[in-house]
Amino acid sequence: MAEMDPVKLMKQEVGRAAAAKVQSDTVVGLGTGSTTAFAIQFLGDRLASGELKNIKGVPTSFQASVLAKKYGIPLTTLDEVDKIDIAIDGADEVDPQFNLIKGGGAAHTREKIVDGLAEQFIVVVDSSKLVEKLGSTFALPVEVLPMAVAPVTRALTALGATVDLRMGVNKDGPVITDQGNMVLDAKFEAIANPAEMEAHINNIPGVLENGLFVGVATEVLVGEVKDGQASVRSL
Ligand SMILES: O=C[C@H](O)[C@H](O)[C@H](O)COP(=O)(O)O
Repeated sequence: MAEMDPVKLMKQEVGRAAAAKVQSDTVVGLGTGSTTAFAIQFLGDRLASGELKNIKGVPTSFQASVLAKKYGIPLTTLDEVDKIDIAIDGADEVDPQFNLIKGGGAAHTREKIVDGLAEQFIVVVDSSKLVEKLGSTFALPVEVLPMAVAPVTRALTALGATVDLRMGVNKDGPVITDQGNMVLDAKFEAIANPAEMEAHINNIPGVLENGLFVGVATEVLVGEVKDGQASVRSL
């Protein structure tokens, strides 16, 4: 049998470890992305086997709701529940203080709402996502109303970023978010003060939300692989 790609293996194992932490009779925030997709799949497996009972998922994106339906996880909305017990979500960068950059899949706006409401927010990443300073490898995603793309681009450039309008893959033109907006990817050298930058960018007229998650994560699980063997550790 062909060996699994090591990055996929790390994502699978960290997704499994996070899904194992979910308990029966809870409301679960369902994140977006390729790592969380494994967690959603394993949650479905646990429900199907009867090991886990009576959970409800709050999806952070169209992708998450499609996967939840595929794997038999009942869904609910923030109108119907007054708390989220646990959320599982991926990240594009994680710093030693558990601050994150998210939004590689353009889902950070809903993710910030759901993950931020969760009593326990478990981040699932492979080891390539760990950085000393946020912004050092990944451009910061900023969701913008379409009519404000030009002024927000200028404002982010004035803050020192190199800015690109995110373009679709297998679709001509820009990426359109689940909310009908566009995404600017703002590449900074490194972000010295993530909390200040998060607030500052969200204050630019036309910005809906940026991908800095400061002080939101309660636990970070990291998937690693050595000699084809995957393992998971807490940061
Ligand atoms: O918008 C997407 C999300 O923030 C994802 O959780 C993030 O991009 C990580 O995705 P992946 O697990 O596919 O690397």
